[in-house]
Amino acid sequence: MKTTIGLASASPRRHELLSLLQQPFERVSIDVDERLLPTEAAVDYVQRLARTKAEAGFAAIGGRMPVLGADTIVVIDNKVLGKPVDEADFKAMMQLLSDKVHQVHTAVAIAWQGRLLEQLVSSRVHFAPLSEQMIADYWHSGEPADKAGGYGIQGIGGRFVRYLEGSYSAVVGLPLYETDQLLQQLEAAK
Ligand SMILES: Cc1cn([C@H]2C[C@H](O)[C@@H](COP(=O)(O)OP(=O)(O)OP(=O)(O)O)O2)c(=O)[nH]c1=O
Repeated sequence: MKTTIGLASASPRRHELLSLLQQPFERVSIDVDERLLPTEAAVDYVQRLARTKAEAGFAAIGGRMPVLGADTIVVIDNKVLGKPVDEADFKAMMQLLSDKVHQVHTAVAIAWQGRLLEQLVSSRVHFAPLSEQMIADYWHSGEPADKAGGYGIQGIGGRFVRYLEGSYSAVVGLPLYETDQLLQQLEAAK
């Protein structure tokens, strides 16, 4: 029988993706500071957040079971795009992404008894040219608000993606192959 793990995530996408791995899990509530540190590189930032979420979750449940945390960021021209705070912020993001290639980094970490199992998955997403009308319509769909970079490849935002180099599930929020590998390492280590 597989070990039940904690999932330190409020993201419905991460819940669905972890379910696809047929992994028994329980949701763990955490509250972490997600701010980028001055001079911190994007890949260091996303990995630190995944690790911090996993460790905070492990502490929150008193170390009863391993806890998985993940984080996704969108990066273009060395700028990290988080979730849009308002429509103006969203429009600025879409103008940056329009007709360009950006990176999506997703980090996964599992904390268990002082140990950490970690993986970073980086993908490149080629965006179509976006008109002002397309951007305005997309904002009013309600989809962009809780998504890093302001779009969801798995939803309406999928129509903006011309080409993906990398992992689709990682862009959505949890890389299935790499997470499965981490869970197998965890089972072997227990
Ligand atoms: C780029 C992209 C992001 N996203 C989502 C994945 C993440 O849920 C979100 C990035 O924000 P995160 O801060 O990684 O995660 P979250 O706040 O939603 O959830 P939690 O910290 O509780 O685990 O953006 C998509 O759903 N589709 C996409 O194509």
